[in-house]
Amino acid sequence: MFRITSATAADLFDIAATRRIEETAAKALPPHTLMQRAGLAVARFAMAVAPHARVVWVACGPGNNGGDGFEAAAQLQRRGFRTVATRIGDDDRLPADAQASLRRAREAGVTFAEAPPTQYELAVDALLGIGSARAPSGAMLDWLRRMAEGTAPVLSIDTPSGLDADTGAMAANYLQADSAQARRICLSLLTLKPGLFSAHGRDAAGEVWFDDLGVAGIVDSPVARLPGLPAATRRHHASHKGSYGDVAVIGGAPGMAGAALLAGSAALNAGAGRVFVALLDPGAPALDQLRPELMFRRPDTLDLSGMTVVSGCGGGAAVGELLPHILQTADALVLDADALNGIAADPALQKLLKARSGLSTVLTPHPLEAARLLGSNTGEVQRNRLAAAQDLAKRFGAIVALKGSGTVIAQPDGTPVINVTGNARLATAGTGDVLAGMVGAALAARLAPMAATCEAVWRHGDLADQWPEEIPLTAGALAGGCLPVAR
Ligand SMILES: NC(=O)C1=CN([C@@H]2O[C@H](COP(=O)(O)OP(=O)(O)OC[C@H]3O[C@@H](n4cnc5c(N)ncnc54)[C@H](O)[C@@H]3O)[C@@H](O)[C@H]2O)[C@@H](O)CC1
Ligand SMILES: Nc1ncnc2c1ncn2[C@@H]1O[C@H](COP(=O)(O)OP(=O)(O)O)[C@@H](O)[C@H]1O
Ligand SMILES: [K+]
Repeated sequence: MFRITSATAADLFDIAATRRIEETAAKALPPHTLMQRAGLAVARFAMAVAPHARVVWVACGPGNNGGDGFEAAAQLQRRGFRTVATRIGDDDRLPADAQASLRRAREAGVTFAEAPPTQYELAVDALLGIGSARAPSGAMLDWLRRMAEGTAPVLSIDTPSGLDADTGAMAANYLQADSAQARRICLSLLTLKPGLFSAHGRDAAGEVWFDDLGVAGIVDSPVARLPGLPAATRRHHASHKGSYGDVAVIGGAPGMAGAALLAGSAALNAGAGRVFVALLDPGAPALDQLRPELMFRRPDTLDLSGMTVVSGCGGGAAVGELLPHILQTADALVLDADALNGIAADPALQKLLKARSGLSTVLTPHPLEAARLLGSNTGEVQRNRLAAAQDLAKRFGAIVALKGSGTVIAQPDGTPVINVTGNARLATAGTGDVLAGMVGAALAARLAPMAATCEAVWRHGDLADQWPEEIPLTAGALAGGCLPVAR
């Protein structure tokens, strides 16, 4: 059993693969073994989370997730914790494994009650796991609300109930009810599921821990992976600014020059050898007094071959006119914001983007920009972020970083990555421009586009995670805090 952190590299498996793994594992073991292991793992974990609990409330559902709950309740009761179980569903409709565990819970002396205890020091959510099929309602919804509003920690077995383990989408009625008071911990069993790390998953799961129930050796195809720490790269003594590449930021239409400056500043701090800024506002000054290292050029005078171009930050409609030239000449390319909006609105630009296939191209849409590119809407993108990012990557032959909680980095072929650094302090204007600049610097340093994007997204989120509580996180300060890819 171990905790998932930003340093964890791990494969993520969807519900279908998890069921295959469970079936293979169960065949090789005596009946009910997996559920007994699951219950024991949960009970041990519960004791570590709340060692002084006088009452543990275990809410059990109608399937095998409920079975894990009965088993955990039996183990806790045997170890001297007063355990109160509430349950949904009829005895005779319980799966066989769960029926056996229910018997063991009764034999162990677990209290079965109609309503949750008024006082408890730990709640165990064993209502729904990977079999969640519809939005929780009735008593189940009521209990989930009580857990969320309570002061005791909530330990979810396998997945938080109501969360789609494949996508991280949460049942809408529960979302509205969730006042997010309680500390949350999730012990994922057998496999780690992608939904725990993206969309509503991070809020619903809280701290994620993993126990493989002793069946780590079964091979199946992951749907995504957690990247772990980026590799540490050293700067060679015998290197020079040319070794770290040129970045050209093209954007900053009238009134939006700041976006391009943020991207330029981030690229510089993230280690690019030289950074050029081409502002689309003809009246913009040709020097940034605070960052005299930035070199200002007119957009039409830049030779983009051999350069990494970051385009779109504060680009407005003006960037659209330059896009044919940029798409055809940039050596490596990061397309953000208005560059993406321009491409979404123009099939000819889409064709040019696809024609870059094979060159380094990274798209960094937020969900609305992704929806425009896909011709869908934000709700649809957020309901399945993995699928949306992969669809975009395949459609345009590019690396795609679909931003938001649990940024998904997808490639045309190969397993996507879900990034687990970052937090809602990044929800402030301009942080996306900073990311675009950081990706630009990583590409300019000649990292492969997938690795460059994963690394930049990881570092961008990590900066926010390490940000001191008492200092406001603004995009400008974030850009100033970037560290070079190679040091
Ligand atoms: N069978 C085993 O030996 C093992 C089972 N495991 C556990 O089993 C879980 C999967 O079990 P199941 O496939 O039975 O699925 P669940 O226990 O997640 O739920 C399935 C049941 O819930 C009902 N249901 C779905 N949505 C509902 C809703 N909104 N309101 C009310 N009822 C609803 C379904 O009709 C079905 O009866 C895993 O998440 C894990 O916790 C694992 O511990 C591994 C071992
Ligand atoms: N709640 C959140 N949790 C984690 N990361 C977030 C959250 N909100 C925003 N971010 C990150 O902040 C950045 C915002 O980018 P974007 O939406 O393009 O903003 P802007 O256009 O203002 O720069 C992205 O990297 C995104 O992943
Ligand atoms: K659960």
